[in-house]
Amino acid sequence: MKCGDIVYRSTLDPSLYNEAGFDEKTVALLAPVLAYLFLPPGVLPGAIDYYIRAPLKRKQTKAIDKNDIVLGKRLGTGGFGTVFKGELKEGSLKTPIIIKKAKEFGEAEVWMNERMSRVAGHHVAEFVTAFDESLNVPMPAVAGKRPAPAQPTSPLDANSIWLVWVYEGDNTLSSLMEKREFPYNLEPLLFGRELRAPRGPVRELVTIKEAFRQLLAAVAACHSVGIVHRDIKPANCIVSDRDKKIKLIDLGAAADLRIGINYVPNEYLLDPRYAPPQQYIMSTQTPKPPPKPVAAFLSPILWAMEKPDRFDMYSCGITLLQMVFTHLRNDNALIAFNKRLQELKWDLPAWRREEEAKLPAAKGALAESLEAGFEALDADGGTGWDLLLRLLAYKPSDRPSASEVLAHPWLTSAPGRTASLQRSLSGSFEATVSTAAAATSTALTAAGKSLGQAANAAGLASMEEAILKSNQGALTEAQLMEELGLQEPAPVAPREGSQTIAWWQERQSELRVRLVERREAMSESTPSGAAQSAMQVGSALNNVRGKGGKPAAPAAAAAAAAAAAAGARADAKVKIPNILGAKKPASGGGSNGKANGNGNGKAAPAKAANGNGNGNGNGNSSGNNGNGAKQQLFGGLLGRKQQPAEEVAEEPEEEEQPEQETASKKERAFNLLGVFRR
Ligand SMILES: Nc1ncnc2c1ncn2[C@@H]1O[C@H](COP(=O)(O)OP(=O)(O)OP(=O)(O)O)[C@@H](O)[C@H]1O
Repeated sequence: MKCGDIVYRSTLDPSLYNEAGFDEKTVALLAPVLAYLFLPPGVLPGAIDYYIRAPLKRKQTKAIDKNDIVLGKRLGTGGFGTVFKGELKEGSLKTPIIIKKAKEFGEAEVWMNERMSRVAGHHVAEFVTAFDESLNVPMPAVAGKRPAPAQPTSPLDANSIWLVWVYEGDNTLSSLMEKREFPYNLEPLLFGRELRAPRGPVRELVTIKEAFRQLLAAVAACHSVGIVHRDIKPANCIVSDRDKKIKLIDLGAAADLRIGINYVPNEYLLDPRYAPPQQYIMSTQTPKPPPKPVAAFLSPILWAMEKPDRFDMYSCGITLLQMVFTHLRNDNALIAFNKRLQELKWDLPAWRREEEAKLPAAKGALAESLEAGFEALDADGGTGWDLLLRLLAYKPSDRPSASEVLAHPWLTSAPGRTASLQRSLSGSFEATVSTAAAATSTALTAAGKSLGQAANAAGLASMEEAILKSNQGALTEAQLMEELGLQEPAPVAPREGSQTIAWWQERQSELRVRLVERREAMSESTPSGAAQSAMQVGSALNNVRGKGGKPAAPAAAAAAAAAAAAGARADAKVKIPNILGAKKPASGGGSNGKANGNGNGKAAPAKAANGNGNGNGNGNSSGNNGNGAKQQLFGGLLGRKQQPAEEVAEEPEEEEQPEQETASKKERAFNLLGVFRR
């Protein structure tokens, strides 16, 4: 087009050459489509996150395995794994971390953490990475020292996944609520210092509201990307020392409803103390998720109709109740409250009437807790009570969403306008003991009362603290079930094993390649270490081949060889979590195809590079055939440096080719999103 053309065209009516932008009809057509794509849980943002942000972020993730970690104190053993404190070693730098060796739900928890780590605002504990227990690429030798031996794998942990987070601090909302100074003990953690105001209900409300607001902000962040946490409770709210805010932890039970990860319609995973009456996040009639792209496209409809996020809102309501009523911080009292509420058909005003009727006769700590709690909720024009009523509504659709709660007057108003609030919300911690006792068994009542009296008389505060400790936070799942009259664990519907596995295997293959590269780089940067590492090659070859290996000269191959040996020692078995139905991925091919792609892409070009890719993928994930997998793994990893690998790498490659082809075709046919297979 020449200059004259432009002058000429610019004199025309825009409608004649259609350069006036979109016409009205197009806008009218496109606007609703666009709006739909942005409706919660966000189809379009989800696609951008999945296809662009996730791969970019994964590339930035540290490639580590257990050789980079020093395990420390065990913090606890939950139903799904064991949690440790520890350190991440990076040269001389040591970062405090938390490690969970997850036996169940590990993959799902990784998925949820990775997704949430891409949401702005740091609303969950900072996730570092995750890897299979079997991933074991030893560190190269350090100058003057012998090479570090590969970490042994305990048979008990053989199938676990290590999840690693940055250590956020010692306190959870639950551990703070157990203390008599609550909510004052939250002040330095949230505000960086103690508040300069006289102690009393107004000051306490400031902190309680702020804590609740932060919890709601975190819940809103999960919901904004289609994740329902399903285990919101004070014990899963870590108070971050680093960021001075409340963050969520323990996403193992969360469901990603954008595409249906970790969601089975008639399955419930819940802590009955905090779960809503329906127990499920959506109607059990909801069909199983369709193929992923369809599920993703339909997710706004499902979200709007079923309101799955309201499951978490009920749990937030119970958490608020515990923050306000001292006596309900006790497990037994909370269970008694839940039972009574059930008997009252979740009529919270009826519960209040009952409790208020008891007040004239009630004494001591229980009375204090009830009076202070109701007063706090009635302050600010009764907005607190209104909010609690809404959160604990029986029907999910009657509960507000997290963002609606954030805009609720109780959270937006200045706290404690009612000056008549005189009593302290924290009250006396005796309430916990005596009320819990009254609420449960006679024996416990007697014990609680006598202990309470003894404490009153003798001022044995430390003794009460001990009782409190034994009563709180220590309730095991078994006790809980006994309390609730359940004989067996809540039924968990079998899942389709391949759902998360393909994604996990692909992730593992990629991680293994990057880890070997990192170890190589480390050994190259320490020349004497490289020499010593090279010594490992012979034994690594022996381990893998079961015969005398060639001496391996290239130092950089040492780490890879060690990795091969380690990988082979792990028998290259596929990890199939029980919770996912222990169903092997059909032919193991889905992941093979993917692993090849990754491996090839990352490895050195040339023949041996194929071996590399295959080796990684199969060795790590197929588990079809122990020996074959070992050979591929060996061939694959060593193939990176070509010399020792070629003869070994090529054989299995030819054998596996047709299966891999079929598998990757299958993968493509089954999985339009490219990762998940149903
Ligand atoms: N990032 C973190 N920083 C500091 N402490 C943490 C972190 N993550 C977890 N913890 C601590 O570890 C404990 C257990 O974590 P988590 O709840 O995730 O494990 P779990 O196996 O699901 O335990 P449970 O079954 O008791 O819920 C938490 O209560 C908390 O004290």
